[in-house]
This record gives sequence, C-alpha cells and structure tokens, in this order.
Amino acid sequence: MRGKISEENVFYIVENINVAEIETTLWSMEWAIAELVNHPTVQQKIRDEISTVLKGKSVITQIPKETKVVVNAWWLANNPAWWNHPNEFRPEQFLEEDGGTEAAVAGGKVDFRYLPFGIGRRSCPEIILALPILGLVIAKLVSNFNMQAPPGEGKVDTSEKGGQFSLHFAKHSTVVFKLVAA
Ligand code: HEM
Repeated sequence: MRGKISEENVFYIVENINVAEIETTLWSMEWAIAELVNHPTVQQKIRDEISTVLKGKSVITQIPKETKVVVNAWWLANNPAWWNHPNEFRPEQFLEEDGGTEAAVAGGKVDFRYLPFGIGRRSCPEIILALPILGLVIAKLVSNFNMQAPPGEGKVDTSEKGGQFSLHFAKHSTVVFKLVAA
C-alpha cells in the first residue's frame, strides 16, 4: 500500500495529532499554573512586566541514513553543567542564560539546550500556535488572579510521572484563584 493512505492510517494520524496537541499544551498549562502557585513572586514579576511593557496597552554531523535518533530533551534542559540553577522555577533564566546560536536549518537563532518543540524538519509544526496561546492564557490568568494553594496547604504537589509525550502530574491538586485587587 505504498503511497496510499488507508482508513487505519487516517485513524492513526488523527489520534497522533490529538495526543500531540492535547497532552503537550494542556499539561504545559497545568505545570505553569502549579509552578506559579508555588512561586507567587514570579506571578508578581509577570504582572509587573506586563504592565511595564504594555504601559496600560552548526555543528554539522554526518548521521547515516535511517538512523533513529532519540534526543533526551529533558536532560538538555536540566543539565546543571549547562544551566546555573536548572531545578529552580525561574522563567527569566532563558533570557539571562540565552545560548542561541545561528542555525541554518531553523532560519534563526536556536538554543540547542532547550528544545521543547524539537528542531529540524520534523519539529512541532504547531509551535506558532502553542506558544502564543500558552503565553496569552498565562498572562491573562496572572494579570487577573492571585493563584494560590488551597488554605492550609503550603504548596501544590509537583511530583511528576512519565507520559507518552510529556511529563504529567503524579497527583492533581486544587488551586485557588483570587481576583487581583484593581
Ligand atoms: C506546548 C505545546 C506543544 C509542545 C511542547 C509540542 C512538542 C512537540 C515535539 C517535541 C514534537 C516532536 C518533534 C520531533 O520529533 O523532533 C512535536 C511534533 C508534533 N506536534 Fe507538537 N507540541 C505542542 C503542541 C502541539 C499542538 C497544539 C499540535 C496540533 C494542533 C501539535 C502537533 C504536532 C504534530 C502533528 C507533530 C509531528 C510533526 C512531524 O512529525 O512532522 N503540537 N510536538
């Protein structure tokens, strides 16, 4: 059946796209909210930055054909030899420690230590959709709400367990949203 798409192929493709879009985006959002709940000062930094900015408005390697390459993107982003404090939730580390290099393949700068969407011709086609959506939703939430752990609980539990695509929460938590005073 070379060159033909069967019914089974179509089911597989649709299922694959569903997993690729839902697990990744939804769980990224969940992680962001949990870390922000546990780091209220970062929430405030985001609010401050939003109000300040808006002001009220190659290394070429020969790899034999058909080689399967599995990149441990988690370790690239968490290796203490490459990042100052990889275990801390400090979003600004990506601005402070920017290690972008020109990469012809991507047509711009790429930091090869941080590849959540992969790189190259099989990288995530929806980076253009997922990044703005995540940024806008988190910015809107943090602008309007103080996100907190439920009364009596200091932090939400960010223990993780493996998923098919992304790490997910071992135990889901309830989070409290309080309107930020106008
Ligand atoms: C935070 C959100 C997302 C993350 C972190 C993410 C991450 C990734 C990664 C790491 C890959 C594999 C790249 C590789 O094989 O080297 C990938 C592929 C893919 N993603 Fe995403 N993704 C996200 C959102 C989405 C969304 C919203 C969609 C669809 C609406 C989507 C559709 C796909 C598809 C179709 C592929 C396969 C591309 C191919 O094999 O040519 N992703 N994604």
